[in-house]
Amino acid sequence: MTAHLIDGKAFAAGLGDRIAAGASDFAARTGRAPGLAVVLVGTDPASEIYVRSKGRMARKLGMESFEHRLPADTTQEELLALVAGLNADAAVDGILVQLPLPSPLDSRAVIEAIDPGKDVDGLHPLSAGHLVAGLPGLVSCTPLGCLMLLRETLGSLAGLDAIVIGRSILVGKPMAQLLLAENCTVTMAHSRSRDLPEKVARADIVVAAVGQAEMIRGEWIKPGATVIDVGTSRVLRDGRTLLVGDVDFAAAAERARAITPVPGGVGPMTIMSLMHNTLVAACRRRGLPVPDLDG
Ligand SMILES: Nc1nc2c(c(=O)[nH]1)N[C@@H](CN(C=O)c1ccc(C(=O)N[C@@H](CCC(=O)O)C(=O)O)cc1)CN2
Repeated sequence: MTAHLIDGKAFAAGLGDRIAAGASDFAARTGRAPGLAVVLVGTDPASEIYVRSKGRMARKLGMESFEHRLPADTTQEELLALVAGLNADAAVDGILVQLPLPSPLDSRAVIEAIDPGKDVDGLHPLSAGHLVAGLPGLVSCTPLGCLMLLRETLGSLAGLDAIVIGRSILVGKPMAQLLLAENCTVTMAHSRSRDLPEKVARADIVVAAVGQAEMIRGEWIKPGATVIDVGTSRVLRDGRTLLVGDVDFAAAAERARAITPVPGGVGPMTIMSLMHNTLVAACRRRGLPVPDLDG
């Protein structure tokens, strides 16, 4: 392997220290800690783990964590009523509804019900619109984390060719907008794109968020490219369950200049970006300056 490993866990830990200092300063000024409300509907095991991690991290960094666990048969009306209550709660600065929601709940309508000022997941249409328009707003956690890792690894991204593979509202679409704002030339691709190997081979930056285990082959990667792997799929290999990304890591690491591992790359940044957004939302809501959280 020749690529530099982009250590998301270590970067997230450093960012966490700065967020904790910001949260402590916020508490000293306002008499209360920044508050994060996380809503989990149902008992999806992975979502349970993520929600627990979010609550634990919020408390570790000196924030108030409000966890709301609802049964899988919660109605749309009950969920919307909870969101309305959180919107009105002065102690809550950020609201996150863990996705995916159990069927038949309508996640779009729930996201649209969140006060955009508390939309720490950056998924409200107003947050997405602000990103496209280049206005300040809250940015979806995983793409924000990817961008921080890219800046840390490459410095300026201006003029670089980037490809984002995947077009979800959670990752692909906001990621492409963030890269455009950094003056990259961005190609948006997806599972049905034609000639994907050729498109990937032209990119200085590859962000793989397509949700298919090891779909991006190592030989597609341009020598010297930087690879950010958002995927997390569990696969059975030699009788063992392994967590793998959307990129064939071993082969890609022979060609790339830098690459994120799975686990330990983008994942830890998703949770830390949520903490970042909660502090930012808290400061904005109280009219306080947002601390400089860059390293
Ligand atoms: N409302 C939201 N729902 C979901 C989001 C989100 O950003 N907002 N993202 C994902 C899940 N997610 C956080 O919610 C998340 C996924 C993965 C990780 C992580 O740290 N992964 C580890 C591996 C963990 C493992 O062993 O399974 C890693 O990559 O190192 C954190 C958060 C979907 N839902």
